[in-house]
Amino acid sequence: MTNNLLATIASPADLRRLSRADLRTLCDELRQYVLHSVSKTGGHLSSNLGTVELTVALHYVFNTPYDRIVWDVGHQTYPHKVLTGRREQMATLRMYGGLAGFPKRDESEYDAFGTAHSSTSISAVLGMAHAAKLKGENRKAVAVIGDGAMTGGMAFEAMNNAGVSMADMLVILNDNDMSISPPVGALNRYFARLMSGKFYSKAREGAKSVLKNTPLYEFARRFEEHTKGMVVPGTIFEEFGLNYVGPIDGHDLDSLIPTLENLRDAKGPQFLHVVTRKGMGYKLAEADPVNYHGPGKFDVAVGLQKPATPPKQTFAEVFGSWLCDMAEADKRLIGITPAMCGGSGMTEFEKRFPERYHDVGIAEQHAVTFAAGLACEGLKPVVAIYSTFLQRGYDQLIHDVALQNLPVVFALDRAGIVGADGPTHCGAYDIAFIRCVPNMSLLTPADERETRRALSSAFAQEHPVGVRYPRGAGAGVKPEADLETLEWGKGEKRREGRRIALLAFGPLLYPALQAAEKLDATVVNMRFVKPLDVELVLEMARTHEALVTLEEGSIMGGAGSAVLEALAAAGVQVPLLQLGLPDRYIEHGDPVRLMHECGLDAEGIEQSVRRRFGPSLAVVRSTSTTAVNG
Ligand SMILES: Cc1ncc(C[n+]2csc(CCOP(=O)(O)OP(=O)(O)O)c2C)c(N)n1
Ligand SMILES: CC(=O)[C@@H](O)[C@H](O)COP(=O)(O)O
Ligand SMILES: [Mg+2]
Repeated sequence: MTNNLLATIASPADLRRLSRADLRTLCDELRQYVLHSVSKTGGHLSSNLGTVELTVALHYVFNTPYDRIVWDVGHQTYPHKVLTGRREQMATLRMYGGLAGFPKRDESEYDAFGTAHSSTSISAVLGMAHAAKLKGENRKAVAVIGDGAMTGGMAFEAMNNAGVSMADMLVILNDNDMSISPPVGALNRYFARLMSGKFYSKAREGAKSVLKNTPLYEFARRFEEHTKGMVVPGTIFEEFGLNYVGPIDGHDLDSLIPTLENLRDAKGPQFLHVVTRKGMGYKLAEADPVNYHGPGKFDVAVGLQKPATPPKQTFAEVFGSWLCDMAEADKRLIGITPAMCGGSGMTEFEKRFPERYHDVGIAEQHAVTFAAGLACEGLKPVVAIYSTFLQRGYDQLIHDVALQNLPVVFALDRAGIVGADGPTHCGAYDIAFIRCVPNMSLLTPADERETRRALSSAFAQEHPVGVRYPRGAGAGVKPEADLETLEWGKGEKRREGRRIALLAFGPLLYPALQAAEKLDATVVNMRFVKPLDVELVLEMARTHEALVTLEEGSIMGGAGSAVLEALAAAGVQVPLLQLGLPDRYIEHGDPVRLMHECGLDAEGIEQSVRRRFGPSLAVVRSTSTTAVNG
């Protein structure tokens, strides 16, 4: 398809000049552009194909960027980026120095609010609407939130506030009947009921509705048959005080544009329910929105293919296989995911242990406290959660789990640099925020085999334990099929050297071993951040001229700080270099490059050590303990 029309759109002002017929053509070109562009870069595909018409309609009706659009999660903003002057840059999407995969205020004035962690949009828009009122500005504020993101508690906290605020704002629920995985929970059923009561009856009459023959439509039809004669109550959103409109077909510009025009001029908080199809317009993605949620590069003509050689086993897969084996061995195990089944490696567990599998929706806070409740009753919950998303459940971790010393295992995936998703998803802080919590332990296994053992060790404890491991694959050390544990609280010496000891927490052990060859250094696999192997740390301090700590986490408050505290407590003075993530956000890009930039590959480790201790490593024992950030 040619991009004749799309190429003329430098900004939304250009599309506002188009006729309705041209807008339709623009949508077709835009959809193809996004599809082909993502096929070359990888990225969040299906959600973007589903929001093409909504994006065009919003920029057509609203006076952006003066009017604010806040995209919840923000993974569906590629059409928005293309229409707001970033078309050419789509070739750099999620690459180092290129376009971000999410909205970013410093990337474009059209990105009104930075998002990526879900369910924040309504709060942000309410704030913007209030600000506009106070400042006497007539700007509009719109939140676009998916049915998955709507399951997050923050969305309801915001509506609870918005409903009594009289703020002029619009919430658009983009209901595609999908989260990353199929949607879960009572709210999802409720949306289907709304479909059944209103939209379905309209779609049934309108023969050309694109939603006919969709699974949602079919569900609504069956639901309607089931509930014939029942009274459809006022919507929950009306009860919250928002004026509910919909559901309408989110691919039909003739429905979208007049409805948005009406709502734009309405007073008070408005709510529009829009129904779309995830993957719309690309048959393979429509049929398999889960695998096309965030694919890598692919050929549009053939779609996603199995790689010719099987890829290395990921840490998430190691976790998934351990979970099944441990569940087999211990009937008390319960697996919990806040809406990240596939990413967390739980697909097989869901199939084999459906009664012990819980996808609780995008509800990290609830996931943690739910686990606490289970643990109170003698069960053994394992919360599989990305490091970055546990930030949402931090109070629950302290107040509900750790304070009551409940045996919950936190399988912390995506700990450290994540690559293409960038700073919003970087697992930089878990070491710092977990190690200060009493009763908690935290393990940092170095490779696949040790991850499995660390999980078994965590599961064997009677107190809360986190096990952190990164995105993707590691050194490739094949795990044994057993459920052996590690010696609790003990690190291991992996290489003997002379003047300097490298204390590695996690997979940085491997680049540390490489660097040590050039530095003639001792290398220790610390394994535990908490309890820290203080005895081993003190031995290293006694027998070496200097120590270096390594962690894929924030230096501030991290594992190196734990070592420093242990040395100080013992009154031991030794020069200490802390290597880890610096006090800045790590941007998106190739993880290998990012690790290099942070000085966390073998070369960087060697250079930092030489820089700190001199080219000849002639360490002079200082009179005080000093910490030096890498
Ligand atoms: C707090 C938080 N938890 C989990 C995620 C991971 N996540 C990203 S998109 C998504 C599903 C969102 O579903 P929905 O809002 O319906 O959007 P759709 O993908 O269907 O367009 C999830 C779980 C996240 N971004 N933020
Ligand atoms: C938008 C979002 O939060 C998820 O889709 C995330 O990008 C998934 O990350 P992984 O690819 O690491 O599972
Ligand atoms: Mg959805």
